[in-house]
Amino acid sequence: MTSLLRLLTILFTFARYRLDLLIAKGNLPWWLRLLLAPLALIPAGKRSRGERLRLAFEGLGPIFIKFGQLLSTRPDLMPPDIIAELSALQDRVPPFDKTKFCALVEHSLGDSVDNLFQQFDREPLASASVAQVHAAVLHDGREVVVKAIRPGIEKVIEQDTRLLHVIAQVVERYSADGKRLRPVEVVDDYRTTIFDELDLQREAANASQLRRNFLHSPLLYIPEVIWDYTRHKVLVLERISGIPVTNIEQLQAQNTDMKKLAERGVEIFFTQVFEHNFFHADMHPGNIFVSRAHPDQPQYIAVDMAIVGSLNRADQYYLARNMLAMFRRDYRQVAELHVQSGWVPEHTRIEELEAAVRTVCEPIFEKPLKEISFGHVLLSLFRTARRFNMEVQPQLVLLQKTLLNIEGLGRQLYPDLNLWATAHPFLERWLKNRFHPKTLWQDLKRYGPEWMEKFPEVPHLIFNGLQQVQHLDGLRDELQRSRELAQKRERRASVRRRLLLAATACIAGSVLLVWPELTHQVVKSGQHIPPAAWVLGGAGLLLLALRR
Ligand SMILES: Nc1ncnc2c1ncn2[C@@H]1O[C@H](COP(=O)(O)OP(=O)(O)OP(=O)(O)O)[C@@H](O)[C@H]1O
Repeated sequence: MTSLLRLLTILFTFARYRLDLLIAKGNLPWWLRLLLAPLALIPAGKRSRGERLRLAFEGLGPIFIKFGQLLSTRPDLMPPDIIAELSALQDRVPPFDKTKFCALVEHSLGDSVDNLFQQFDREPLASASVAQVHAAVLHDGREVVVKAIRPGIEKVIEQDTRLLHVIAQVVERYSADGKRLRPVEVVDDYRTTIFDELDLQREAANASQLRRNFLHSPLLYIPEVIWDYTRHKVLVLERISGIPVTNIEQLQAQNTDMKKLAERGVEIFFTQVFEHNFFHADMHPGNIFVSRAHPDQPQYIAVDMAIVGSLNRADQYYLARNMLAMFRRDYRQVAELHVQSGWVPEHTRIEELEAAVRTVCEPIFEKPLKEISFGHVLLSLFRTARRFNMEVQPQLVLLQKTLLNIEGLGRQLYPDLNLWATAHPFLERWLKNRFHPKTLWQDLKRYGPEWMEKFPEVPHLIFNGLQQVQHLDGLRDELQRSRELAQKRERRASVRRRLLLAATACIAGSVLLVWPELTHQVVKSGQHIPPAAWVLGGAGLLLLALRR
């Protein structure tokens, strides 16, 4: 019943904001066109399509708002006017009842909030789509925030994402852009992400790892997790007090070095991706603050570590080399790297991929470096490679989206940001260090025990390997024999075809020579048959006999 009501609400919102105008009606079946026809009576007004979509998402509540936010980070799928509108979506969600919040915390932690904390603020500090945050003070005097998942949110997410899935299926089937936009994939991706966000213990573990990676770093600060107070639905974190990164006025008022701030964002990103291999993948401005200390050496503070990403070693390596090759405009190498890394199938024609990459990249690299969007370069590359059957892995898409966020943020802080100037030396250094004896020694130390563990198996593996090789040799011989046999058969069949052709020609010739005699009825005695006809006929019969 609630699902039906929800569906009706969605349909009503769809009609109210004339979202039907976003779909090309030519592709719709007649019955759907008939159903949508009465909507023409509702005036669309002067609002743009992006604004109407944004208002619809806002009207449908937090899950749709978050979905809209996700779409706003997919310039590979959405047109720029819609992206601009959806980027303005803010999850200004009314807080949930404070007694419910306390009950949830008490149920999870097994004691009353008054016993658990020296001080507990019953008014929420922030209220977002999935969780709510309250301030508190621990008994040892440390200031903390208590984050708890909205009660009953799983059911709402389940219901809304199921309906979103159905809508996505309709769009995929009937919209002209349906195949390109891959809405079902986007919705399923979103569903996984949002369910991951519901596990605060997972977020706490990510926060702990990131904090360890940046401990004592002047670039980024991650608040400490208070593990004794953390469960699946409740997370207690050290309270931070920075300036929201979106508050440019306040940052400027304290004379923050904006250029350095923007560059440090890029440095953090590359350090996370290449050195730590663990990156915060939800770097939207609402989750980023700037420390009030040392505005000349500004330090970021990040919260909300629910979504993180990491690449495998091979992808890290090929990504770094691809970026360097692209910026050198060495498209041949870009194409070769795509094949070597296995991102595109082995049989891909290098020249064709090279030409396709050149076609999309040349216009981008004609611009001055500070105007080039790194995220868009990667996006164009993945889009091109997709035409060559590249299966873009989710981790690479996550990385590209994070890069777009970092870039957008950086350019907001410092419009002249030249991302390549920070990224280039970083990548060169990283690649050089990768084969440095020190790194190899570290690898040896790290993987050495595993290799030693596997060492006793080596003779066995070699023996098995040799057996496989022998087996393969046998297979190869067999394959060769059957190939030769097939060739022999083909040759024989070809000879037989030719013999048949020649026999037919001989017999036909013989019949032609005999034909006038036949018409004069003198053949019976056989006296007037020309000798050539005998020869040809005989030869034809001989050839037919040889064919057998
Ligand atoms: N450690 C902290 N100290 C101070 N404020 C915090 C802290 N953690 C979170 N907040 C505040 O609470 C807000 C919401 O927190 P958070 O982003 O973790 O929640 P969320 O539900 O995952 O939100 P969303 O997913 O919509 O970004 C933050 O934007 C910030 O203002």
